[in-house]
Amino acid sequence: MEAFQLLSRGGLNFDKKRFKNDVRLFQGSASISVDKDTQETDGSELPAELDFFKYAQGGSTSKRKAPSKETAQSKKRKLSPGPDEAAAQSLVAKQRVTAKGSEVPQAVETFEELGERYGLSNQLLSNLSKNGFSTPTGIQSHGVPILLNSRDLAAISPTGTGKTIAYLLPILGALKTPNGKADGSGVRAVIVAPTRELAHQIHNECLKLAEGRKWRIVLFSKATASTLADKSVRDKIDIIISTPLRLVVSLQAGTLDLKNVRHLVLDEADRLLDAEFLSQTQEIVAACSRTDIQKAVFSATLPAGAEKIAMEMLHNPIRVVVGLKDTPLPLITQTLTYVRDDHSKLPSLLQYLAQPYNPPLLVFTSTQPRASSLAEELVLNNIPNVDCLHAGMTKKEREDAMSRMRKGESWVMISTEVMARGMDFKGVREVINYDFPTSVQSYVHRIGRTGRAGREGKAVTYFTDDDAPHLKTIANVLLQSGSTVPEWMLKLPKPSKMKRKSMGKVKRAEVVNSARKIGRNDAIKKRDMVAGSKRRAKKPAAKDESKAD
Ligand SMILES: Nc1ncnc2c1ncn2[C@@H]1O[C@H](COP(=O)(O)OP(=O)(O)OP(=O)(O)O)[C@@H](O)[C@H]1O
Repeated sequence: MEAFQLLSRGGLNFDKKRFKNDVRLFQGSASISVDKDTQETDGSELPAELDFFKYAQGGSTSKRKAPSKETAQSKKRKLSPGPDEAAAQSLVAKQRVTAKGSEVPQAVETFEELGERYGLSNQLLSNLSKNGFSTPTGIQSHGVPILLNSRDLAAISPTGTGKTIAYLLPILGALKTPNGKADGSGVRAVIVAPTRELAHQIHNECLKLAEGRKWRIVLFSKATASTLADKSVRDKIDIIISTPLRLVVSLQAGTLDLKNVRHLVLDEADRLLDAEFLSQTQEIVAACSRTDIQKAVFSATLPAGAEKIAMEMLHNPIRVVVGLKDTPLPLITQTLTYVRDDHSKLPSLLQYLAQPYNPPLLVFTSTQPRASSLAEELVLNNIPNVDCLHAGMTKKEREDAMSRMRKGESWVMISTEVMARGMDFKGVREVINYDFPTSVQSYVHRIGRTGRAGREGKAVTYFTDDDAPHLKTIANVLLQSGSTVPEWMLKLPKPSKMKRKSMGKVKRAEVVNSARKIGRNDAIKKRDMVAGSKRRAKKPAAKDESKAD
């Protein structure tokens, strides 16, 4: 990690001349899969599908030059849909939706219908259109009316299909006026997400949707938690967005109460209801003690066990499933690539990165040390703009890495499960599972970082001999979502229930290049010897000092 930090601090500097082909690639002009007619840029602009700058807090697209004249190309663009329009069409295209429950409210076709039927304010509707949301996606069409009818909801919709707006919109619609003017006092809505990064992203989305109204929307952190310890401040808060632990710490310290909460959303619900988070989630649910509280759970995946817990938590819920449960969108082209063993993965990845690829690229490893080690190896192999993000890094390091990713400064982001869920970087076109995922759910969420908002994506998963027993499970996911799978993979035996639990959990070295370990061990030995002899040399001097005292 040290070498990596040293080389990449503040984003890696690289020689733009030397990597001019890569620069062109990043700017869209050398991309092999993009229609040239729709990709013309003036060099200062990023192509629309890479334009995730606007999602950075405080970021804005307005500073970038607007094309002054209507060119032949831009005229042509109006005739045939460009990549963004095509993506939007594909995002809102009719998907199979099943809604089960009693008295299911009718879905809406347009956002305007929400205004007519539920009195959703013009301000909210105009904020939707300002953010480019002109037509509701499947989960928005069905989920928003359900929530606006004060019903509990279990929503399962594929990655990148707009679940965030599906719960934020009805919450803001139902809250109507900012706290203080409304009845009662205290926090009125809580949104829980499993990672800090995701909570931050939801907060940003919420601020954009709430623009123009003085709702108090708080991203719960150590600092905001201490401000909110003051009840008079807390009483004015409308919405809190938080990770579970942060809420639990404040609840246990008695510096937060959730007795006035009317809307509770669990985003990435199956993660929040798994063994690691369950007790914290239950504590939060129990603290939201209003009898008329509305609860909703959202995820792209909801395995049977988690669904059972969720359904027991909800009151007379409606269950909405968009597409096929636990299945990625067909927009993502998926492949399974054989690499003989763990040591063969690095050369395979380096070879992959030597070909033209679509940055930014997300690479998933199984552990924090492996993520750091892989990032370090790529930097040492002169791969430009490598970044790393995992939960073992400090808050500042994580924030910096996120910011570089959002600004488009990271071309290759190495990460762990921490980035697998919910993170929305529209520009991510390729995902590589360097280490095999630990479950179907992990696979679906990881590859779901691409193919978002109706765009196309590509996912490559490396498998070794050790992963072979689990290959059929993932091959079935590929098949179900329309990717091609070699015949022999489908003929593999089905793993037993016991075996399935061990998916992706093979023992792997902490460093991805064990040759490096040899040199590193020698260096550590040498460093310890030098430190030891320095200590010994210092000892008599220290004694002398104490005598002088
Ligand atoms: N109605 C809409 N029209 C166009 N774009 C939309 C619409 N709703 C949401 N989006 C965009 O789609 C992208 C994905 O949305 P979001 O992050 O909410 O997906 P998600 O379903 O929560 O995915 P995940 O399961 O990975 O968390 C975002 O960039 C969002 O701005």
